[in-house]
Amino acid sequence: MPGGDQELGTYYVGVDVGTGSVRAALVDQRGTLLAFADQPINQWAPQFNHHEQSSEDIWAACCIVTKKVVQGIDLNQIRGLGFDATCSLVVLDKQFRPLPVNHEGDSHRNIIMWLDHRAVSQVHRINETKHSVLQYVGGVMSVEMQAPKLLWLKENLRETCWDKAGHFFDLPDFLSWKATGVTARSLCSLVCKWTYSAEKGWDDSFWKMVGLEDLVADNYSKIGNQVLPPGTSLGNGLTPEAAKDLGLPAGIAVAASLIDAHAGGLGVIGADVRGHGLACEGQPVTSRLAIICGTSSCHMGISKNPIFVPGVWGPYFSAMVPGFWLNEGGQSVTGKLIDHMVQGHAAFPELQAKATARCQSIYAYLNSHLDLIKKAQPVGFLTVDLHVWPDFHGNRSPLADLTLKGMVTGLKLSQDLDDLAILYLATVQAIAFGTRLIIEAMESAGHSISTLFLCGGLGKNPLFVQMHADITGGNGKNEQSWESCVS
Ligand SMILES: Nc1ncnc2c1ncn2[C@@H]1O[C@H](COP(=O)(O)OP(=O)(O)O)[C@@H](O)[C@H]1O
Ligand SMILES: O=C(CO)[C@H](O)[C@H](O)COP(=O)(O)O
Repeated sequence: MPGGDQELGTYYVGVDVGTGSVRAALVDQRGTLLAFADQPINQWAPQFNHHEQSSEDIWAACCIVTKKVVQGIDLNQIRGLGFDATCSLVVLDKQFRPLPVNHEGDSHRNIIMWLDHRAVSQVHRINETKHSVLQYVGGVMSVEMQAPKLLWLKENLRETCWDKAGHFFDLPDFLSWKATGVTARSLCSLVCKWTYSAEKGWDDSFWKMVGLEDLVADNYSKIGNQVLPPGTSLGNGLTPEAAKDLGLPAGIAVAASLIDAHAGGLGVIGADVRGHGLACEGQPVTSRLAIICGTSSCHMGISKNPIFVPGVWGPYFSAMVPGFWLNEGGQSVTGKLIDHMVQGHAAFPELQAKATARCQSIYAYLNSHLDLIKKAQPVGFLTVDLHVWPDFHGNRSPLADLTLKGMVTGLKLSQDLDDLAILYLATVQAIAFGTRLIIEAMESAGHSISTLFLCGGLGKNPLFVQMHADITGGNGKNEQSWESCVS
């Protein structure tokens, strides 16, 4: 519950929609966290590489967590509300009702999630055009972006979805519309996922060349023709209907939103580091790399001038920090990969039972188990003959190859808890080596990075943070996990 100088203060509510859950935070005017709540959200995978969610389910979760964090405070002291969310594609009809994005015709499932890889053929054809907008996504468009998904809907669900669609939103923009009734899109979403240029706007020739010329109609009304910088106050603020849903006063300011990784990046990249002995102290903010590590990891580096890094998304102007260019490296599955490896192992039930008996998370238990079995050696040496290639869901950066698959070498016949712990360690190390490859690609292209700032669910894992420090060349002092970030 909030405390301290609450009578004097004002409050702000931030809602963060990740892949697996929705989180709300109540903060005061200094940004101090006063209350926090989270709520899981549903995902459907009706077939391989298809991942769907429901905008109604997500909105309901936003309402639950928001009501929880404002319990017991004077609602009249709340000054503003902001959303961030994954860059998933929400589809609504002309009356703003959900439309199905699946062959089953289930309109409850009206979101194609960011990690959905159904549009493989579509993204190949888009990349074959070699259109100039592709220069601003690392040279190769990802199957996780919106244009290939839109083309998939047009080619596969013409009657049930495409022809009826009135509005295609990035999830962060859907949430700000739901709260305010304003259909303006955030510059963050449109630049990073939809090929919009902060300087030149939409490029008609791209949409025409890829077979989505219908979206150019009515001045791009279906995908956004009013574009605002993140943080801009929207319309007349919170509508009475949304206010009732969320348990907040009508009319409070609602900000144009951000993609979740960008909110996390913005939250940590400008941190005050004085007194921590970090290499970036007194150096420009461009020497920092924010890594937002949840289901996926996103590597956010900024620069004064555009830097073109092959296989790394961007450069995106003003999409995260106003006035700066952003490069966004990424690994499509990191937390999800660790969970997959651990939960799929034969010794997982034993791990769960032992962790529960000690009231620990499975990861805290595994970390202490590794400490136990490493004996006098550094923990990293436990994997001298076990190696993982982490691209189980393709490689987002820097290889930009969605066809890559995962690999494990050095397997033995035993399947006990020691094996599980070592496989977990090798997976974490493989992810950290992936980060190192991304940093090397960014540095070869002109970035100069001295300090990593980690946040997100994996930031709670000291082994994950330490392996990133060791493997990217730090000494464990120059990297720090900033858990205050809500992403
Ligand atoms: N206490 C913890 N210790 C270690 N890892 C954790 C812990 N809690 C969550 N994680 C990891 O973080 C990941 C989820 O991070 P989160 O930021 O919540 O994801 P998202 O924003 O994508 O929903 C999980 O996949 C899990 O691997
Ligand atoms: O593509 C992304 C940002 O550009 C993110 O990977 C995506 O939004 C999922 O984020 P998270 O792993 O935090 O759920």
